[in-house]
Amino acid sequence: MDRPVKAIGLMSGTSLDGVDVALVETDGEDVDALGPGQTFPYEAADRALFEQALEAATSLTDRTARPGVIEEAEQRLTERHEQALAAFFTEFPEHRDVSVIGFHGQTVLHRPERRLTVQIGDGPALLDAVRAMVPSPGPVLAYDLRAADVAAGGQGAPLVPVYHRALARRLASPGPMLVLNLGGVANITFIDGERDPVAGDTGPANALIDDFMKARTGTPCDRDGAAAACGTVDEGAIARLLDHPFFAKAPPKSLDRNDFRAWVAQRGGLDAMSLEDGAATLTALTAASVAACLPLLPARPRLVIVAGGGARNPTLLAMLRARLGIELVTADAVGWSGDFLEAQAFGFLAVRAVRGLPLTFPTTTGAPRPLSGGRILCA
Ligand SMILES: Nc1ncnc2c1ncn2[C@@H]1O[C@H](COP(=O)(O)OP(=O)(O)OP(=O)(O)O)[C@@H](O)[C@H]1O
Ligand SMILES: CC(=O)N[C@H]1[C@@H]2OC[C@@H](O2)[C@@H](O)[C@@H]1O[C@H](C)C(=O)O
Repeated sequence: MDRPVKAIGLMSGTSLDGVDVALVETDGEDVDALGPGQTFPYEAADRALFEQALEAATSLTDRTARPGVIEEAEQRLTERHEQALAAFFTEFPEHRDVSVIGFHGQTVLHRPERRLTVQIGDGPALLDAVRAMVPSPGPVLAYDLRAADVAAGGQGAPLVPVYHRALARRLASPGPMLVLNLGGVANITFIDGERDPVAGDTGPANALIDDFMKARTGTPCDRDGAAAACGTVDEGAIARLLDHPFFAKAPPKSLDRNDFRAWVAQRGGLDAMSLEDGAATLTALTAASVAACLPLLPARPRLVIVAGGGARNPTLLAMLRARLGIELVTADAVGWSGDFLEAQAFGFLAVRAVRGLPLTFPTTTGAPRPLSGGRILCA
């Protein structure tokens, strides 16, 4: 087996909140050590530009095209990643000897049914900038990690499950368990020993809540679930919203950030609800859509480990506990990092990509066979 190397993962997720940078030491199979992580939040103007790029991307048919605002967004995003890495290396100069960098970029469109997934982020420009920050020869950079899977007919997401399985190996009793990531979109990984993990997106996590809060109050999220905690869930709305074919489909399955926007506008009845009831109902929708996935899994998990920004929302965690009826703990409680798990995963996935190991499996993305991927740039 190849020796472990230092890898840095860079993640900009669907919630558009910032760049996460995290370090792992790994051979691409096991995780030897978890290093530091840092978040570099986007400014409001960056976020507005990325939101415009998401809107503009809905009409893309070519994943390499960068018309108008999308090109501007790609340059800004790459610049923000360069700044994030520079700040990370200033804080942790001992990690300038990193061997591999995994650059996720920002998903602006995800339509796997049309074999189309678009992540903006200029790999060559980022690597050029990195070379000026580190001693020669500098790291290998892997990016565009979803493309090969989608081209082969897979969902192209989620990619993190193989990392979840590597982390699960470090736990005392891995048993059938579920890792639940609550970012903009929610995704799960069902792990049962060394079998290929079973995975998929389950529905919205925070994106709809964030959009609702922004429209009603101008704030970016329902901080600590405070509004939802004071509201009453409209169970009729939950039933109407769950009556969508996506929720009945067994994993693997994946979503675009904005897939349920129109559905909720049509069926949610949120306009007639108070701020608190609307927030409570959307928070319950996230919990209920995770619960709807349980009967579609190979077995009932004994433990749920929750990561992502939603793990900081106690109202959402309480609703999940009530609707799942399974012991639920946060990633931090088991010694993982809820905030940096995805960034670490992209460092781990980049090492796998460089070593030609599979990133995706028939059970995680519906790929026809285990597939590696990513574009690899050498220093
Ligand atoms: N204290 C908090 N209270 C409530 N919600 C929170 C809190 N902290 C973070 N969040 C939510 O978590 C979101 C960010 O989560 P995260 O960083 O995991 O998302 P992401 O990685 O961008 O998304 P994805 O995993 O879908 O790509 C925020 O948009 C916000 O809605
Ligand atoms: C297309 C895309 O970027 N999907 C993201 C998104 O955010 C969460 C969920 O939807 C997940 O499927 C995926 O990200 C994680 C990191 C993944 O691929 O595992």
